Amino acid sequence: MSGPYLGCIADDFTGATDLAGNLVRAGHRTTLTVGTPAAPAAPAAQGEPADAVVVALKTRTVPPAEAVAAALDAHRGLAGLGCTRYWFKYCSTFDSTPEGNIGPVTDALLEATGAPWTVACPAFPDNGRTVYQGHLFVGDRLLSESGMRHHPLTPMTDPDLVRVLAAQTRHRVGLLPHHVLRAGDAAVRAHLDAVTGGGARIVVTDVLGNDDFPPLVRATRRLPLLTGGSGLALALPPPRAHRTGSGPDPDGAARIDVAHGPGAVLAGSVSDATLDQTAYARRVLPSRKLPVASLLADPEGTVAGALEWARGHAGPRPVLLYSADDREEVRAVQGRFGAADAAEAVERALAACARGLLGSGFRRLVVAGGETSGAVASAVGIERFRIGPAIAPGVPWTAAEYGGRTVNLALKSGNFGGEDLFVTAEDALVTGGLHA
Ligand SMILES: Nc1ncnc2c1ncn2[C@@H]1O[C@H](COP(=O)(O)OP(=O)(O)O)[C@@H](O)[C@H]1O
Ligand SMILES: O=C(O)[C@@H](O)C(=O)COP(=O)(O)O
Repeated sequence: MSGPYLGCIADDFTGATDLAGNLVRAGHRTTLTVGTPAAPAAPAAQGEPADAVVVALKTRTVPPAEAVAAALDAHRGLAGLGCTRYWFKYCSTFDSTPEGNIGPVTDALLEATGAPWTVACPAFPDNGRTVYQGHLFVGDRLLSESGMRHHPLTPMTDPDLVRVLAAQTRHRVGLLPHHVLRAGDAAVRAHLDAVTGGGARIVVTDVLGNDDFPPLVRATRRLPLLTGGSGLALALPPPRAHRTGSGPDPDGAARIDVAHGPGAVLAGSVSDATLDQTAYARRVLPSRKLPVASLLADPEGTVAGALEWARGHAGPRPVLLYSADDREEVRAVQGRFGAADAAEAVERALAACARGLLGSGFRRLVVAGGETSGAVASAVGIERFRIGPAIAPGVPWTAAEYGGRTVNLALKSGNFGGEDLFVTAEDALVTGGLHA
């Protein structure tokens, strides 16, 4: 059995499912593991050997030294599985603190992989993330004017990625501007040679649409390390396409078992999209709020009450547990209790809710938020996910084993998905999964 060729290191769990989902869409047989994988190579869907392994870490907001150590550990594990190419996956909105961790982890992986240079390509046009002249846009707004400026842990207030990254890395940062990217492979090559010859080891890449990815894939095909969001994966051909000349097989790669039983939505993200989705779902689904003040005063009691309520409302529609109604409330809570303590209380509570729900027969969970998803997945102890059909761009359903049974989880990035996502998520599973 041949091993995987592509080893991916994702700095959060929603990002890991996002990347794995796009790799699957491009025809890669992909396995998602939590933390550093152990040999032998994990099988992907249908027991086939994986082309790609995605390792989910929870390192986006930890101190840089910790993020670097975890990424290097994952790299060693992936190298042990036989990977020959690597991908550091971070957020399409470049979520990071002024200290990092995108720069320090990229620096460390450049050394570990021996890559002469790499790209920084956060763009994900299917979700409205584009880069022009090195400036990141979310839809029609600059990053710094989008909801990301209010993020509770990684507020993004500078849209100039060359400047943001230069402050985090010890290497020079260059730019591949859009007019060069579209000027043909020779022009791209000449520009990259000039920029990297001048000392840049990380090149921020403009991307306005999915058509911009193929020239980028061609220009980077010899690099052992890529970094960025999941968009570029859509244009990355699977190794079998080289070996056999066959095209992508996204349907085959995306079939997972569907679990039957009640479902729940756990919303710990307070990003704009999630707040809209929560407001919409509250009008349709049974819902219950976990107020931060109660979680800090009586965490066990608040969680126990929510679980009892959820069991009492289990039915054909998922139940919704959520942590905030609107941004004003989050601001007030952070002012009163501190952002870090409030965040930790919510993460712990939703993780405990997930454990309690799965332990009492719930079989499908939609979890909103990257940090939240990391807390949930770690708490329930699931170590391996199979990737299934997508609910929305970047949000695949997954299947995993819990207590000897299949459960389905969708880890939704805070800002992904339409307003009705919590209400309609199960449709994608029912129509796109395998029914036992
Ligand atoms: N009401 C609230 N007040 C303060 N922080 C909150 C509240 N609700 C959730 N949080 C925290 O906000 C953070 C959101 O981050 P995350 O889960 O990564 O979402 P996103 O994917 O939108 O970035 C989490 O740490 C979560 O615990
Ligand atoms: O690239 C993206 O936008 C996502 O894959 C991602 O990383 C999401 O992070 P959260 O918004 O914190 O869920």
